[in-house]
Amino acid sequence: MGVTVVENKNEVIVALSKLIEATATESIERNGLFNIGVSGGSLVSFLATGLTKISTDFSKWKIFFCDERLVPVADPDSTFGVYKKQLIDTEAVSLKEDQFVTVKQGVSAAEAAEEYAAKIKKYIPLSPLPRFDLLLLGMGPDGHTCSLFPGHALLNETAKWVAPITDSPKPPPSRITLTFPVINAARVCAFAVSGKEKAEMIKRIHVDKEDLPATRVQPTSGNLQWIVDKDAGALLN
Ligand SMILES: O=C(O)[C@H](O)[C@@H](O)[C@H](O)[C@H](O)COP(=O)(O)O
Repeated sequence: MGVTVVENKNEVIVALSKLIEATATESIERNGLFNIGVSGGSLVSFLATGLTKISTDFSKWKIFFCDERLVPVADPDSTFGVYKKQLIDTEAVSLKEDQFVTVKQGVSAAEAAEEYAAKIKKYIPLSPLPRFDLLLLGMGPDGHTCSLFPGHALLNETAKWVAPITDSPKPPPSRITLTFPVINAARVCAFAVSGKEKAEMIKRIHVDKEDLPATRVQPTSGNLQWIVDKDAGALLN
């Protein structure tokens, strides 16, 4: 597993953007499309800056959510809502709303999860699990990734590709999330982490190798990249 430590948050964005550009180019050459999964949190602002600097055919991108909060799109907690504000139809990034595969709202978490799994089945090549070209993941200060939280039963979900969660310790409580079998089937999984408040958790994952949700991201035949800045990587050596 590669951990790349760069100088600061801007350099995290630069390194992440290069990885996205290279993966998109390779995927479009191979398959004519680029299937990418995105997370919420600090990643959105990294992408809002970083995607303006890459060279790619955005019309070939299909964008999925690694996890989503079950709130109306207009709610400030909606991850799609934040992407919509920051990335769709902006002057610098020509992504269109219909390139985002969104999560059905106004239904139970179980129904939303099932419906999203069906959408994934429709678009993503199966081998036999859906194989995303790239998943962009966040790591919370408690070591969670997607909406997979420490000690939660969903960490051991093996049957569902997309699971409902109604007791998320990070609000809002109702969400859906990709599960580990699908995450680890991806061609590339990447974490981009910045800030000293993440340093302790980066150490627990990479030095102590504690069994935390983010530690369990181990692509079975894909590539794993951690891009961290010096603040987040301060306790690595
Ligand atoms: O819905 C969410 O809460 C996010 O999608 C979540 O999975 C995020 O990636 C992590 O919480 C890290 O967030 P930060 O990068 O803001 O710490």
